[in-house]
Amino acid sequence: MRTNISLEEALEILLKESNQTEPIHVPLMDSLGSVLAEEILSDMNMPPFDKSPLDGYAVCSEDIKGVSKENPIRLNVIDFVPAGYVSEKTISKGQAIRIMTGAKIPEGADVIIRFEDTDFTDDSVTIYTAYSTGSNISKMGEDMKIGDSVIQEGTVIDAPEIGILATLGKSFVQVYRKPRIAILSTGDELIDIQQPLVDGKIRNSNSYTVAAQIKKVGAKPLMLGICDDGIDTIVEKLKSALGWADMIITTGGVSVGDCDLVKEAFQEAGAEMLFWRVRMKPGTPIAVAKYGNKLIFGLSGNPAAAYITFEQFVRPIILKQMGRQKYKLMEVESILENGFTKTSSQNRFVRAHTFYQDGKYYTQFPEKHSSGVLSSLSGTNSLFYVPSGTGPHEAGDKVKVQLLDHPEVLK
Ligand SMILES: Nc1nc2c(c(=O)[nH]1)N[C@H]1C(S)=C(S)[C@@H](COP(=O)(O)OP(=O)(O)OC[C@H]3O[C@@H](n4cnc5c(N)ncnc54)[C@H](O)[C@@H]3O)O[C@H]1N2
Ligand code: MOO
Repeated sequence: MRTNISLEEALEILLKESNQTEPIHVPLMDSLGSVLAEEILSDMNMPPFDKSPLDGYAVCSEDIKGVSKENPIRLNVIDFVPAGYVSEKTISKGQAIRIMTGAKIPEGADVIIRFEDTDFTDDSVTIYTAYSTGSNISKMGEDMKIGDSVIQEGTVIDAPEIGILATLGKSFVQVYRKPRIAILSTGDELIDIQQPLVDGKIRNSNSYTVAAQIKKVGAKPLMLGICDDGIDTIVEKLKSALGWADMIITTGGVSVGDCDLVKEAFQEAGAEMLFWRVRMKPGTPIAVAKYGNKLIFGLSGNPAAAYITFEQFVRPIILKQMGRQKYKLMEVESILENGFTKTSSQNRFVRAHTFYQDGKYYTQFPEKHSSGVLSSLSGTNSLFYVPSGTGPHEAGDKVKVQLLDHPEVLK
């Protein structure tokens, strides 16, 4: 088993060992956030007919040639066509049809003139300006044409894609399946969150934090609850989860203590160890095994360590499994608002809050940093990576930070 490996090596092993899930058909609204597993070709023109982009009058450009304020023309209004209806009349010389936005252009008309540029009564309209043929007409197929490739395979489905698919009448769409991820928190000290505290025990927060992280990435978490430090219990839980889960995440029991039996349990359940311990703080004792094509992550029990190792290693793997082509965290150059003066012999990820103001990113650190401290992760949205042997970093220094959230909404 490889041990004490670098961050890069760990990620390389994981990316090599992870497979994309299979394509499945899902109802349109369930596809939001998934990766499209098919190319979408338009089988229709959009709009499907020449339509009016304005409320006004459909006229023939020949009739209004040369008209002006001084020399207007009055046309007879022969029909009214709201959106969703089709006029059965054809416009002849001297005629107009009152038309609403979205309605099909009537036969014989080649210009639309908006209400504001006319004077009208119930049965006539006076026009004061000449327009060239085709003015104010949304042409059939101007948005999408039959045969156009409108969404590429590999696109992440967002609101606009949902709208395009709806336009094309696709109530089901083929996407890469969201992985099902089992979460098991190990430790004799753990109790369920509904339980009152008793001496020596703490509530299991990790299952919830990790489940939330999985949900944010877009996969499906399933909490297996808590499990004592007995190897048989852990193995039993792992074996049953391997039957249905695409990935298992455990927390706790991966260090060197007498009760740290998770690595042994992975192997006992039939999995092969890929590595144990990565040269980073927090989260050093991360252990990863594979069972067939399924990965089993053993994250540290320390809440902040579990959170940060998830972001570094689990998140990119889930994204890759879901068909994403971009799965690295975005890095930006940022100015430190307060210093981080600790020098470290280890590579270190420091939790931080980063915001964007007047064209620059700024980063602030909370007071508490220990890997056992969860509370100061609240309000953080970024990680400052401090390679071993570097620092101290003073206020005003320009550094690189990883953004954990959408960069557009930082402050
Ligand atoms: N002699 C050594 N001791 C330790 C070392 C070492 O190198 N030598 N490494 C330390 C480091 S670094 C870490 S990180 C921890 C990791 O230990 P484990 O992954 O085995 O985690 P546990 O000991 O089970 O738990 C650590 C800590 O977190 C609490 N915890 C556990 N599970 C949960 C949960 N589901 N929700 C909330 N909190 C949880 C647990 O009670 C412990 O306080 O090992 C160091 N020791
Ligand atoms: O590697 Mo541990 O998470 O620092 O305490």
